[in-house]
Amino acid sequence: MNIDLTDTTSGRINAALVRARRAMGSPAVGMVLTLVIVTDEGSHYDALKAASDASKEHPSRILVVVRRPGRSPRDRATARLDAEVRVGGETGTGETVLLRLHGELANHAHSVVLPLLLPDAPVVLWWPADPPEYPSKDPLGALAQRRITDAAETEDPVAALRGRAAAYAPGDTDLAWTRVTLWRSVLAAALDQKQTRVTRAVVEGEEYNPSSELLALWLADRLGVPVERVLSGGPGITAVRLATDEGDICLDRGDGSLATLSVPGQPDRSVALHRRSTAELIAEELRRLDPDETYARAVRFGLDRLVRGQVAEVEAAEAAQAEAARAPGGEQAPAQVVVHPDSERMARATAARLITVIADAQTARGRAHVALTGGRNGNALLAALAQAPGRDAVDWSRVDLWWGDERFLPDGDPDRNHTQAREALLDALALDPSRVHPMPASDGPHGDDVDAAAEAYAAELAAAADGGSGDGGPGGGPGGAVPAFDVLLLGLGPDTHVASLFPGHPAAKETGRTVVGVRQAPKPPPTRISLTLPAIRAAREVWLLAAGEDKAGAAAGALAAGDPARTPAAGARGRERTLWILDEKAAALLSESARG
Ligand SMILES: O=C(O)[C@H](O)[C@@H](O)[C@H](O)[C@H](O)COP(=O)(O)O
Repeated sequence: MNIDLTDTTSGRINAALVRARRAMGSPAVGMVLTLVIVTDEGSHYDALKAASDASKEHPSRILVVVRRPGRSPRDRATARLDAEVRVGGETGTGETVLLRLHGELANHAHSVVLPLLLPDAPVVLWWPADPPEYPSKDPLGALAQRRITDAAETEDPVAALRGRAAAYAPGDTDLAWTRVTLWRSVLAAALDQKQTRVTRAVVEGEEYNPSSELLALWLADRLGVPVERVLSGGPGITAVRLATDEGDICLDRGDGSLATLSVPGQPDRSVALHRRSTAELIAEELRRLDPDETYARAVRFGLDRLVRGQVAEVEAAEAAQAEAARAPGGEQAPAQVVVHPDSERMARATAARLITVIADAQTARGRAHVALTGGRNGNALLAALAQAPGRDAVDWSRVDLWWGDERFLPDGDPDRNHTQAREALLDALALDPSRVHPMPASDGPHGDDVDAAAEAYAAELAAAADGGSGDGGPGGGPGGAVPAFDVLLLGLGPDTHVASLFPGHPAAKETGRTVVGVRQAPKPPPTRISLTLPAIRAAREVWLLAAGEDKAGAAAGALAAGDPARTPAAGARGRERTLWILDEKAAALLSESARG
C-alpha cells in the first residue's frame, strides 16, 4: 500500500503507517531495526532498492531522508515535509518512508526522524555518498548503533580512508571494508590451515581502490610484516600474495570473479570472489550491529606504513621507455643496502665513506666529480664531512662539485641547496671556485626562465664531460653529455622522489635531456631544476640517503624495483654501484633479503 502525504508531520506519518499495516493485516512486530538512509533526490531510488533487497533478510523500517534546502531565500525560508509511505508490496515484510525535507527543515532531519524510529529497535544509518566528516557526531549519526559510509563513493577514496581513521568511533563502518570480507575469510582460512610464518605480503589492486588499501592494512595489522600495495589494472582487488617460508600463498582473481587460491604443497583451487551488489553489502552490515573492532584496527593502522609498490602491469611503452633511459651500453649495478643504527651515525659513516671515494678518484684520475643533493639527509652528510677527521685527505681544490637538483630561487636564498651546502661545508673548504657548479638561480642571467636555466646547466655539464674529466664519453649520460660523476648523492622523498623527479611527473620520464626545469613540484618550492634519470645513471656510483620512519615505505617500495616513472628512486642506479644508505627506521620495512 502507498500513501502520499504533502506538507505533513511525523505524527501523521506514524498514523499512516499504522493505518497501512492494519489494512495489510500485518503487525509491525516483525520488524527488527530502523534503517535510515541519507541521500539526495537523484540517488534515493538506487539506495532504497538496495536497502529494500537487503531488508528482505532483515525486515526493517526504512526511512529515506532527502534534504531539499532550496535555492532561493524564499525556498530556504519555508519548512515543509512531504512523505511517501509504502507498506508491503516490493518492500516485502518491511515498510519504507521516503521523507523530503524542504527549506529550513532540511537542517533538522533528526527531529523529523526521531519520532519515526521503531521503538526499542536498533538504528542503522547509511550515507551512500557525502557522509559527514564525523559520522558519530552528526545529529542523525548519534541516533545509530551502526553508521555505514562508502569510501569508494568519494573523489579521493584514499583521502576518505584517512578521514574515516581520524573520525572513527565504535559503530562506524565502511562498504569498502565490507567488500573485502570474502577476501579476508579465504586468506584467514588459508593461514589457519597452513600454519607457516608469513614474511611479507603484497596486495594488488587498481589505483585509488579503498578496498585494496583496507585489505593491505588488515594484513599489516594482523601479520605484523611489511605489506606492499601494488597498483594493477583492476577491477578492484586483483591479487594477494603472502610470502612464507614454504613459498607464496597466492589468491589471484585477475579481472574475473573466480579466483585461484594457491597454497604451497596443495593443489590450486577455485574460489568465488564475485564483486557483490550494494544490497548484499548492506545485508551483511545489517547482520551484525556490534562495533567492528577488526575494521577499527585496520582503518587506523596507518596508510603511510604500507610499502608503496609499482604498477603490476607496467605498460609496454613505459617499460620500453625505462629501458631506453638506461645508461647507454652500461649494465646497472645491483643495489647494495647499508643500514646504520641512527641518522647521526649514518651521516658520520657516510662522510668517511665519501672521503675515501673522492680520494681514490683523485688517485686514479687526478680529480673527482661529486654531485650533491639537498634536503635534511644531504645537508647532514655535508655537516658531518665538515667535522670528519679525514676531511683533509682530499685535495678539495681538485674536486668538481655539481648538484642533482636545485630550488629555482634567487642566489643566496636560504632555501637553495647551494646556500645550505655552503653553510654546512663548502665555505670551510679550500675549493677551486671554478670547479663549484651551482645550478642557476632565478635572478641569474636567464631570469625566471627555468627551462633556459636548465639548458644552461646541461651545457655546463656537457662542457665538463668533453673537455674535463676525459671520461665523459662512454661513462657519460646520453651522448656523453655529463661528466661521469664519481659519486652522485640523492636524498629520498617519502613518495620515492629523488632530486626533483617526482612520481608521475613528466620530468621523471624524461630520457632525451640531462637537465630539466620542474614546475608544480609537490615538494615546495614548486619550481626547480633537476638532473634527469639518464644523467643520474651516468654516475659511477649513486648513493641514496634515507633516515627516519617516514622513508620506510619509500625505501622498501623503491628497492622492490619497479617503474621509475612512478617510483623515481627505483630508476636511480649507478654504472658501477648503487648504494642505499639507511638508518634502522628507514630500513624497517625491508625484507631480510633486501637488507643485504
Ligand atoms: O631539493 C630537495 O628538496 C632535495 O634534493 C630532495 O630531493 C630531497 O633530497 C628529498 O626530498 C629528501 O629530503 P630529506 O632528506 O629532507 O627528507
